[in-house]
Amino acid sequence: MSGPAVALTVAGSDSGGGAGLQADLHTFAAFGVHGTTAVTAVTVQNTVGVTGVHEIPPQIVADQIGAVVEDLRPTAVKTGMLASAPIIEAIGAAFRQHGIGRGGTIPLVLDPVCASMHGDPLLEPDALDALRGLFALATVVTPNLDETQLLVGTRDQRDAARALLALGAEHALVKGGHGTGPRSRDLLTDGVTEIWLDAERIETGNTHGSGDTLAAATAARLAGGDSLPDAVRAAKRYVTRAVATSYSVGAGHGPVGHPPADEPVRASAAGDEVVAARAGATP
Ligand SMILES: Nc1ncnc2c1ncn2[C@@H]1O[C@H](COP(=O)(O)OP(=O)(O)O)[C@@H](O)[C@H]1O
Ligand SMILES: Cc1ncc(COP(=O)(O)OP(=O)(O)O)c(N)n1
Repeated sequence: MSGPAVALTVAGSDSGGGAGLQADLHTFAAFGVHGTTAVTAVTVQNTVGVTGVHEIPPQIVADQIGAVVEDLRPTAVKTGMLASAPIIEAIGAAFRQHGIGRGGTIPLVLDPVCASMHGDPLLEPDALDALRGLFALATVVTPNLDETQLLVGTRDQRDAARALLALGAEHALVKGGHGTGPRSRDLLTDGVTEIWLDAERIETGNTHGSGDTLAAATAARLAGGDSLPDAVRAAKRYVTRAVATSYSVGAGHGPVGHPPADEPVRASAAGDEVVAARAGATP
């Protein structure tokens, strides 16, 4: 089989086009990866904030995942806004059924989105336990410090990573990027090895979609067969360029840019070969 690698994002729609599945699709395209979607919620959103959320029925979310996996055979999956506990439970069941995440053959990048950069909620408050329950499937979980505070009760990057791994994630990528220091330092660890991903902090208010872009770029590289640390390193280089090419649009926080990736995914790394190699089978 030839053609581009395929990745799936399970995420909400941002009508303003800066974050959510729109940012994920821009990112997949920048890496030369064919992007597919399972929509969890439609948000009424612009650069100023979120004024409405319409959730998709849980079974329809699960059916989108099944339809994509059975036909297009993604070789990596990313999650973003998951909205509610019933939706998360339906997604967990679909992931187990289709071999997505730990114990399966398709790696899972889990971005535990809880709120927008303006503080508007993107996850129902009673869904935190369900979200924590999904971590046991994650190849990597990618919270920012507001999310670690909510999910594991600390803003310390090392302590948070330890707690996330204890919940079952294979790797934790704890982002430190929202602070005010001169560097943007994220911690990637599997509990044995620590990798600090360090980049200059770019002075801009236009960082809408940065978290989605980092997670989607990781999924794009995984879809092409990268190891998890290599995928995260490439994604960090990409998101730094994305922030550097951010722009103003609308009255509020503008989006990051999505320039063509310096390290695109090779077309020949698609589908069957990647799955077979991960499963230890002869393609
Ligand atoms: N101003 C910035 N300059 C450089 N990198 C940034 C900047 N803001 C965020 N990042 C990086 O973007 C990625 C996403 O981080 P963050 O914005 O904290 O995620 P989220 O959108 O989930 O809150 C991280 O790697 C972070 O270090
Ligand atoms: C629909 C939707 N999904 C996710 C987000 C959050 O995007 P993210 O890149 O994690 O963070 P901010 O850009 O909000 O800092 C969203 N706003 N909408």
